[in-house]
Amino acid sequence: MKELKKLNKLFARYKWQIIGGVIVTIASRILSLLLPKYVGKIINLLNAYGQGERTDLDAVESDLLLYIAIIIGSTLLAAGLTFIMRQLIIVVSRHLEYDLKNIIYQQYQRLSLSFYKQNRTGDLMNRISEDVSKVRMYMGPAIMYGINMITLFAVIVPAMINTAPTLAFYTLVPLPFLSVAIYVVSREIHKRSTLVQQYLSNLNTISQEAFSGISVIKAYNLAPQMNAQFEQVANDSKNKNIDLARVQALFFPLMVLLIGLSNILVIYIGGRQVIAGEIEVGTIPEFLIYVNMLTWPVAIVGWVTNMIQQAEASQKRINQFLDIEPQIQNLVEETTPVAGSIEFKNVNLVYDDTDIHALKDLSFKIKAGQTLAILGKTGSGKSTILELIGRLYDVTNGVIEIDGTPIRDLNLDDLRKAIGYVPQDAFLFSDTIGNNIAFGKKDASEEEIEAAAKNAVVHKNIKNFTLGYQTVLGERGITLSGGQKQRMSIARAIIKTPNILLFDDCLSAVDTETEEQILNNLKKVTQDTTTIIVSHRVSSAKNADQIIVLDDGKIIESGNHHSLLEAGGYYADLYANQMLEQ
Ligand SMILES: Nc1ncnc2c1ncn2[C@@H]1O[C@H](COP(=O)(O)OP(=O)(O)OP(=O)(O)O)[C@@H](O)[C@H]1O
Repeated sequence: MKELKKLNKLFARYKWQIIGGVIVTIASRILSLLLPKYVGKIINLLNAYGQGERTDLDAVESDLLLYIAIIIGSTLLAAGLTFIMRQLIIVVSRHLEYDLKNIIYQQYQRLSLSFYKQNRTGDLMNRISEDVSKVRMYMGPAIMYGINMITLFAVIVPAMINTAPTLAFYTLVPLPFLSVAIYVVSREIHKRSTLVQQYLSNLNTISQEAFSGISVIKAYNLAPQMNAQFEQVANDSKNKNIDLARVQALFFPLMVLLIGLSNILVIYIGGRQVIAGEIEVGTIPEFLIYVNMLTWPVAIVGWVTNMIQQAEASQKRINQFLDIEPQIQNLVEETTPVAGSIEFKNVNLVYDDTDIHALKDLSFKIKAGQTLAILGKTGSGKSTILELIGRLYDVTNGVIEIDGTPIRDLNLDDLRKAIGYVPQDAFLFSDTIGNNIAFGKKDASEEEIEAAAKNAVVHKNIKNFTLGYQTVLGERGITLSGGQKQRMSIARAIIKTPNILLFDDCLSAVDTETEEQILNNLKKVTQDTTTIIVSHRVSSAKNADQIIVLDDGKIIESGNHHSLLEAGGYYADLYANQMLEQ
């Protein structure tokens, strides 16, 4: 229960509903006790009349009616209270589930990029859905049935002992066995259903991957292999389901068997006691009802124990994520405006997970409003520089200064607000084109959205869609071409009018003519903006105030277009090659 303790704070939010639920449960259980008591009384009454001990038929009939009325009244009232109990406790568990999901989601949002590199999306999804629903079973049903069971026992067992102690003993003896048996069966059910879940998630992963890569599958004619792979996993999944069904089928027969055993004991021992004159005949039906009232809660002990164990395991997995402190922390509360000059001083970055030394003693400087272009082979560390400026990672050593202040001493929100970042892999949400562009600036007007799209040279494309800016994009914006996606992503960055613009190879999928147009537009709208352009093309870099060429995390050349051409190194070769290609 150590892990589940973390939920106590959440429970405290709903303490009145929970206390109300407990009181109502106790009241309803006490009321339900009247049924067996009065059934016993009716049998004794009829027996007395049959034996000639009571002869006044009118009095017997009126007693009978009174007893029946008490049974009906108490049962209706108990049912009403049970309804209220469920309303209170199950409804609270839904609120708690909602709260817990929000807490986890907010924590996911806080966590740094490195966390997402280390954990699989499926796992993140599972903890917020599967695990939370297991914990809800503890917060609602397990607690409700637990309280129900305890009060029922506290009420019925003394009543039984009070009425007939010997019979009570024999009736109660099989119940612990029932409880253990149900526990064993439900543990087995849990084991097998976990396997079923695993196979189901394999099946989902395979299908999801197949749908995402459908064009590759078709182009390589891989459909038969994919079908065979799916069939194999689906077959395994079916077998696991059959295994589960087999054990599940045991559950009810087992209960019926043990209830039957208790009933027979009541009739046999009770019958002998009636013959011996130790108890009244009405005690037998009274006890039969007690047994049936107790069986479900007893069976549930095993089930509830299992639910709590599963919730404990799930909460442990949830706590693992909740207890992680984000690697990137905002260390500054006060606002720190960002103008845009950037300096790297002997910056090194080693990625924790791969130990790749991506940047080695890197130093360079850009004044606010200037443009820097970064070129270099793939994997030389270009994107890493941009990620460090946005503090998606912290440097391993060295310092990055913005406006002369170390980046860690800037308010993280202010820093990120000052940056417009266009990643290499343009990501668009399943929303309208207009909203995707306005994502960078929530209160953007239609005119501003259009102006940004015009500057990113994508306005005409958007206008060609029947619904224009209202066109809804599919998952990952699949209805758009690569170049269109990149330009939308540029529009999203420039609409913010940030002080620092970071372009990560985001013109790679547009033709050189459009590239030229975009760069010209950018020059106009980003005159005072510090701009860093990462590219493989000289055409994107040539007009920059400063150009650096990276190789294996180090600067191998720096200067401007002319000085680098004169130097006759990597840049000059690249220029010559790319001029030839045109
Ligand atoms: N999140 C990460 N975790 C671990 N290693 C990484 C991570 N991102 C990049 N790397 C590694 O760091 C090195 C530099 O990568 P980076 O993406 O900065 O190169 P790049 O110059 O932008 O390459 P490209 O031109 O292909 O985009 C590469 O060896 C890469 O494998």
